[in-house]
Amino acid sequence: MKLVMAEVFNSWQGEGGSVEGSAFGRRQIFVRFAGCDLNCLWCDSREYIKASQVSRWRYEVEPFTGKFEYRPNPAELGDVVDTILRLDTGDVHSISYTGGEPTLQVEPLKALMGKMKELGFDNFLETHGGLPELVKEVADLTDYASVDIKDETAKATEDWRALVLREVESIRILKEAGARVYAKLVVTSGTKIENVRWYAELLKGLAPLVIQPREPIEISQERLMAIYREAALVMGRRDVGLSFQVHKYLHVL
Ligand SMILES: C[S@@+](CC[C@H](N)C(=O)[O-])C[C@H]1O[C@@H](n2cnc3c(N)ncnc32)[C@H](O)[C@@H]1O
Ligand SMILES: Nc1nc2[nH]cc(C(=O)O)c2c(=O)[nH]1
Ligand code: SF4
Ligand SMILES: [Mg+2]
Repeated sequence: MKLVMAEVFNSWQGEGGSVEGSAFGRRQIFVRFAGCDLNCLWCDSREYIKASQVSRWRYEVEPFTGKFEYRPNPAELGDVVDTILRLDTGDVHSISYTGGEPTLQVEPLKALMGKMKELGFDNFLETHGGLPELVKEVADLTDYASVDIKDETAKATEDWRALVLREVESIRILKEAGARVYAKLVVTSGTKIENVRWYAELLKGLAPLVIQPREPIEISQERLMAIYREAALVMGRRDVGLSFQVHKYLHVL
């Protein structure tokens, strides 16, 4: 089975803060899929959005060195499995499937997640959640999931409200399948409090929320705390936290 890969590397999970379901600070092998159907203004993985332009994928030669070698796309699933196993340092908490949008290549994603489970690893799915029918296909294989709620200011797609509702539906599906799930909202200085209230109402009683400032950070601390407070007032104080992209400050992958 073939898939369009972007990169495979070993690092620690730099996002997710301290809410339930987060794997922040856990060592993971990151499997980044090429291709995405959204177009977030601030996407830090822009070079991988158009799958057809990702002619080769890269993999770390030695774990946690940032030294890469390249292979042509599409990748062979067996090669990706071998690459993951070569990067296993024995202390890996879970395998992170990210992108791009991993659920777009649902058949190879499912096969890969199944294989990694068979080999004794936990699966951590990083998704925009906009395609609940695809999320459903891998829900039973997912141990942890970080599902983005795309703020209006991300300008990810035309019908932003419909996207948010689909993302919440994905969270519901993952929860019902028994996964540990949290929602991640990337915020900017333009994020509206009324929108935050709406996301919080949708998530209340369903999954905790982390609020992650867009990098590079431009939002003021005051604004960030106003967003936090609004979400916590709706969802309850236990179910809201902040998340920062710590890997970017530590200059690791
Ligand atoms: C590159 S995305 C890939 C997974 C999936 N497409 C998604 O958006 O959830 C991985 C994570 O990085 C976050 N992210 C990307 N660019 C960012 C930025 N400039 N600042 C903060 N978070 C960012 C996304 O919101 C998402 O949670
Ligand atoms: N260290 C590290 N943590 C991450 N958490 C989410 C990431 C992603 O791009 O999906 C990511 C990433 O690219 N690196
Ligand atoms: S959904 Fe994820 S990969 Fe796609 S553009 Fe947005 S942040 Fe980037
Ligand atoms: Mg990233």
